[in-house]
Amino acid sequence: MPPVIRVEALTKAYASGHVALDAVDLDIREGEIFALLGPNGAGKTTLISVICGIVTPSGGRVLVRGHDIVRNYRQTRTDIGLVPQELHTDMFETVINTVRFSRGLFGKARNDALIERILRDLSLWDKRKAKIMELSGGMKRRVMIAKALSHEPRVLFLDEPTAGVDVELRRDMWELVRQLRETGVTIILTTHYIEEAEEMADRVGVIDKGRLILVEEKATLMQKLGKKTLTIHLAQPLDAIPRELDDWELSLHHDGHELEYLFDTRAERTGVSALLRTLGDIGLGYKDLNTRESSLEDIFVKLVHTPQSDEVAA
Ligand SMILES: Nc1ncnc2c1ncn2[C@@H]1O[C@H](COP(=O)(O)OP(=O)(O)OP(=O)(O)O)[C@@H](O)[C@H]1O
Repeated sequence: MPPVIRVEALTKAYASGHVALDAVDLDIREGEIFALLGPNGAGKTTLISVICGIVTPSGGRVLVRGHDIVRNYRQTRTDIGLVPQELHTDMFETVINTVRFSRGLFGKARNDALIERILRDLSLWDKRKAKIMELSGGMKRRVMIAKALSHEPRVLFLDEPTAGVDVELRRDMWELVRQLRETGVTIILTTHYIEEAEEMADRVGVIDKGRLILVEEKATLMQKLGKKTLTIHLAQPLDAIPRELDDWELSLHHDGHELEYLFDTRAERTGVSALLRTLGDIGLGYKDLNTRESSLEDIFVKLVHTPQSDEVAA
């Protein structure tokens, strides 16, 4: 199946000269949930904005269902629903009119049955006559999704859907996104919450300083880069890691009470037994040991903190 979105050598340099996207290549598969992860300023919003036709690219091209976003702007924009970070709408308008109006903007005929279904799916039907200003933050976010879905897009972009929302609302949002995918909509979300990608995505892309540094199936990513962390609960706290332990990748936590060792489970020698032996040799006692799998968070932190090869050269 051809990709629903194809991004080729996409570059964006803002007028300031800042290169926000640097030769990005990416294919989005029909029906997937793709999470684009990256720290602040990495280029996530810029990438979405280019695909949605809000920001003009400096180089490269983007195809949405085979159509070029610059040459076939109307067609490609119709295929896309965008849920931006903030709601830009008339606060005095009712929920139902806001959503109806959004559909109209795309030149689509009024369809009350569809709007009712969207509002019901998003638990907004009871609020349909409320003014936007009367809604809670969580409801406003759902109105943004309803607006984005009103013209029946094939691909939905969610720009940081759960930034600043509480845990419960975040879970509701995740559930909602899963339900949307069931309806056949392809979903691309940006986030800096690793947990969000870990929870929902089929594939994960990591962007840093305008470059897509990794795209991988979530499961493969976690397995491939799978490391384990050994936590050693020390009998006595340490001020610093003794030099005798320089050979291991260690870090101190909890006021020096815990020593953590990050090791590769696939390595021929994990170094665990040698480490424990050395601890004994230098007289460092411990009360307990435990290991845990690395989370996507550990992997991510490691990735974005690993200098790219050309930076090393520079
Ligand atoms: N209109 C603009 N003019 C100049 N520079 C811009 C413009 N918009 C964004 N940038 C810069 O481009 C870079 C990427 O910004 P972008 O908003 O795409 O990042 P992001 O990954 O979405 O960040 P965040 O997670 O904070 O939303 C940043 O350094 C930003 O300052």
